[in-house]
Amino acid sequence: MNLSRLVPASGKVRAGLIIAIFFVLMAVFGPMLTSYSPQASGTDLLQPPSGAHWLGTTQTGQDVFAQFVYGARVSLGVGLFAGIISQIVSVLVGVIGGYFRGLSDDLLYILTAVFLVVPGMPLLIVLTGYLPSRGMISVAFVIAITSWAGSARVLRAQTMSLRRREFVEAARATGESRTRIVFSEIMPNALPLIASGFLFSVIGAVLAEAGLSFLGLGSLTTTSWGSMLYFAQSAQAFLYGAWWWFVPPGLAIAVLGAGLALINFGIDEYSNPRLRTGKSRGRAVRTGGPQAAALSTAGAAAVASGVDSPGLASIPSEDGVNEVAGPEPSGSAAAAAQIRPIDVPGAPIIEVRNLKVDYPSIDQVVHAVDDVSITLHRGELLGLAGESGSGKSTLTNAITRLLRNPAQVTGGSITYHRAARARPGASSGADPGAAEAIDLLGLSSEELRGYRWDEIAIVFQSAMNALNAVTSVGAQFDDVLRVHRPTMPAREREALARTMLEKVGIDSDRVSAYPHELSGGMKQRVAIAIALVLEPDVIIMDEPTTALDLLIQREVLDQVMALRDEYGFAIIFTTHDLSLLLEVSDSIAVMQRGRLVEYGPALEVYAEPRHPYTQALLASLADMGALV
Ligand SMILES: Nc1ncnc2c1ncn2[C@@H]1O[C@H](COP(=O)(O)OP(=O)(O)OP(=O)(O)O)[C@@H](O)[C@H]1O
Repeated sequence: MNLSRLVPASGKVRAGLIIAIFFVLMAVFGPMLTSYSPQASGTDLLQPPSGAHWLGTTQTGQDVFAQFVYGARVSLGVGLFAGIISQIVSVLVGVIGGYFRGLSDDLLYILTAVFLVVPGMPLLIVLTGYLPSRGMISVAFVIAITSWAGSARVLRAQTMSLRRREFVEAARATGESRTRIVFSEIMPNALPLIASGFLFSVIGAVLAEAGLSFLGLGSLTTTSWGSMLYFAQSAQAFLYGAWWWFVPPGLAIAVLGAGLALINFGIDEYSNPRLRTGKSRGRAVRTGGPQAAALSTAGAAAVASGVDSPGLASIPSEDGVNEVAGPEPSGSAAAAAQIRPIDVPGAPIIEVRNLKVDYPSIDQVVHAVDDVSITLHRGELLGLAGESGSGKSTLTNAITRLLRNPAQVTGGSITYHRAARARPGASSGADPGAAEAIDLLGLSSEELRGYRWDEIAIVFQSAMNALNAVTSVGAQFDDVLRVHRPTMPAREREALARTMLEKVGIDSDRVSAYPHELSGGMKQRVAIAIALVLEPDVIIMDEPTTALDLLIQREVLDQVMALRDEYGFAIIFTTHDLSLLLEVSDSIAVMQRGRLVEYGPALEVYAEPRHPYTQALLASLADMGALV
């Protein structure tokens, strides 16, 4: 077994574990390092740290180091005991209530609400006041029963969400008992929440014990970090400058709390693999410094029609970690890229030059887009084809600057040629045909806001998920219009929404409908209408019809083509379906493992595919009878 795999990758988690282990070792072995009893008084009164008393002495001559290490046992013991009890109660109440529902859930929910409403510390003080004996176990118990409610509420919500998931339905269908479903299906999925709730309970309990002891409500015959603070405060240690008395316990509580909070990052990483990106984590924007900037300028200057700009060297990855781009292409993919000039009437609107986008993780780098150059012209429909994982979405996300962490643009440029007419405030004397070249990768977030949707709109892969389920269609048009046309009156916004709905073949009265009241095809049309509402120059369509049946797919596509004729926008259309692309596109770009393997006019690619991968794709389509 490789022990290094057990060491967490994140530095924060490692730091947290070191802190927690240090305090646990101190609590276990610390008392063996001192010959003093924590309660025994001596003759050296209020002495600063020395060889005889490592952390000095108290006003009655007690050894502070002995108190500190014995106190660690008590404080950590109370924290762990209260944390365990509190978490057991949270799990029982949250998971049982959330899974079984019904009367038991109602009663448990009311109980949880009561404990949540009553402020924790006052309740703790009142309950502790009624304790017959203030031993540490009874104090820990009171802390536990006043602190379970928050975590129980979160677990209940998580359980209610999990019980409707397919894997739980499947377990039910296979006849698993309810208890087994709770323990083997629900609980493992809720484990990160339970673990994180436990750590917070421990921190909360250590703090609560310190707070109670500091107020004189804890067990004052037992030494804990809280009781040390209480006695230091009573003896006015601060006024006497006896920092050695109150700093160690105060600092220990703070550092232990920070350590446990850092461990929580590890739990987040475990439950959310997106966070496991190690040192490579960074913003999804261009890296590469001056070299990339130089490329950007060179790329912007090269207004060629879809051919790689000669002389633009690719930028090597800077990470120095193992690099992968999937299995190294053999045979077909190793062949040279087949690039033909595109001959369409419009001027270039988006130029991607030698673009490289990587996804670094702890031990590898995925080259999702590797040295890709394409040009989209005004009014052109550029079809982007390729197998799953070939980098199509990464490429379109780079164009819309919607790359998610840990994506890094490591080279190349994306230039957008913005028409003068599209610029609000452009001088009336401006040449309407002139375009402004914008380095998309260099735009600030503020500049991006104006450019997205106004200039480039997006129709996402699944309109079912892209539309907000709880707001009406009209409100979703409003969301876009309020941001981009803030001065437009409400009545005009509604009229525009109605017009756009009619343009995509939906009755304008459906403006007040909610997404669940629409069919899949209608939802996709609504998404297209929302994308069109600001009359952008480019629409990115990422598999817009994949979820629809063939007949509806065809209707939606016909509608898109008709709208393109009316509005003249350019489209980048992404799909796995090469036969569909051949039918509708002006030009086609075929990607494989992040690289562009064939690019050219659709008819030429169809009639004379040059790259072995495209040839194989077309041959398989012909075999299936998908090509005419
Ligand atoms: N967030 C991410 N973290 C790490 N790797 C990623 C991430 N997103 C995508 N990738 C990797 O980048 C490569 C390209 O993925 P991308 O989603 O761009 O492909 P695609 O062609 O759009 O696939 P599909 O057609 O299935 O949507 C794949 O190898 C994928 O595993």
